[in-house]
Amino acid sequence: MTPTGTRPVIVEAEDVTKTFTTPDGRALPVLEGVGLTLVEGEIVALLGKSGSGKSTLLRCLAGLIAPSQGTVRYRGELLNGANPGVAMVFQSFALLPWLTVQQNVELSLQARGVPEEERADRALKAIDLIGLDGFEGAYPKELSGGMRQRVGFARALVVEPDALFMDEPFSALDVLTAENLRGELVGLWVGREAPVKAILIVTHNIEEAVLLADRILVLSSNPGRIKAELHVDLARPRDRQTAGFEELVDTVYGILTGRDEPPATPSTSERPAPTPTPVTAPLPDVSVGGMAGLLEILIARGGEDGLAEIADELTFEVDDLLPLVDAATMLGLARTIGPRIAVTDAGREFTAADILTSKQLFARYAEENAPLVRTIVTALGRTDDHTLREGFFLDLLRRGFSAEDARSQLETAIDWGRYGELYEYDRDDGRFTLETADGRN
Ligand SMILES: Nc1ncnc2c1ncn2[C@@H]1O[C@H](COP(=O)(O)OP(=O)(O)OP(=O)(O)O)[C@@H](O)[C@H]1O
Repeated sequence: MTPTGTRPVIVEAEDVTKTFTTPDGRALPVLEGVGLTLVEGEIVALLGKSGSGKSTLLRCLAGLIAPSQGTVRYRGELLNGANPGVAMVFQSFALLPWLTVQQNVELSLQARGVPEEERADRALKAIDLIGLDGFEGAYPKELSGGMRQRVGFARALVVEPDALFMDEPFSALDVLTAENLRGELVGLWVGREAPVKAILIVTHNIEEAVLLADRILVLSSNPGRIKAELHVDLARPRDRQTAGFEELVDTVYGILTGRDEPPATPSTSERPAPTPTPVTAPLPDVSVGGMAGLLEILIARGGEDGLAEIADELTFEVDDLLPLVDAATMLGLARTIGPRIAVTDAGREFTAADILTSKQLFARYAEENAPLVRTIVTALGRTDDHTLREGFFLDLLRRGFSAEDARSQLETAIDWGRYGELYEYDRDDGRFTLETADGRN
């Protein structure tokens, strides 16, 4: 994805593919054919669902890991190791607890070979810029989360990098602190006080992307490809309550969930949608109760409403609702129409039913529409005693997920399958057993 105009290019990725090897030697494709250009004067947001490969792409661009295929260039030069023009801010702050604020900030300069006599001066300036004046001698444990992340920013900015890379920098902070810090960052950027020429931020938060970025690149999942590019022309500082802002959030939401046409041509050829499998259509990490709650809220609102409106009223962000919406639509209990969501007839029937009927309905929808649940039911039906160890499913899942994500997929399938009384799961010996109530056994 390339921006329009002729501003100097800082970082350029071409056809980047990254495949990890899992501990048991399997290939895990995470990125495929990603092209991206970061030019001077812009803030770019990389947006995608959890596991879509955003952090992996950022780390490839920062030179922290090498792509399996494709190239990354900094100012035209092929990267061969850490990108010299980039400084990073991490979600976890990544401060050294035994060093003071100033020492933590100076460490970046030391790592870049800045002479000792220059370090203190530059560190103090960066600390001042980021609003930590007076805390130079404090240790990280004495600081709040917001202040620790300010140290994270100071440590990145002190080296005056060409590009500032941020990986979910606000997601470990409480809502208010995060909003303050975002505002201050925008202030520094607009006032040209931040000594950087471009910013790349990884986020799964749509509103954060619209609030900060000039361009939003939306990554698809499994594997991650850039599926859309949006230019954000709203004046800064941006107001979440304006119609323009909400409209853009809605548009991005539609693209992220794959139900709106992207406004830009994807950088790589999109393939026709294959039949969903447990790997290509992962189960959203939500409970049956959560889904039922969303349907009830929708029905109370006349059966259909805008995602942004529902989120607003519940004082959630749209992103918080995404997994619930994904799950309800996967099962056919709701459908999305652009940025709106509507209950389907199946969803109404499920919500109105008594507990026994709702379990039976859920079982049917899950078996028909949730690939992993279907796989488990089918596999259990193929064995003589209708039982299987969890290892069988975990092994299958690990062809497409990390060990942690495979476990989380299985846990969701356990929850859904149990609710629908499709199968039982014995945690003591990790064994699935097909339920007999419906005559399967
Ligand atoms: N070093 C690694 N070895 C094996 N698998 C990895 C490695 N790093 C990441 N992965 C896997 O690659 C996939 C993408 O991970 P990545 O962290 O890039 O996604 P993300 O979009 O940033 O997700 P999130 O928003 O949850 O942080 C995940 O399945 C993750 O488990």
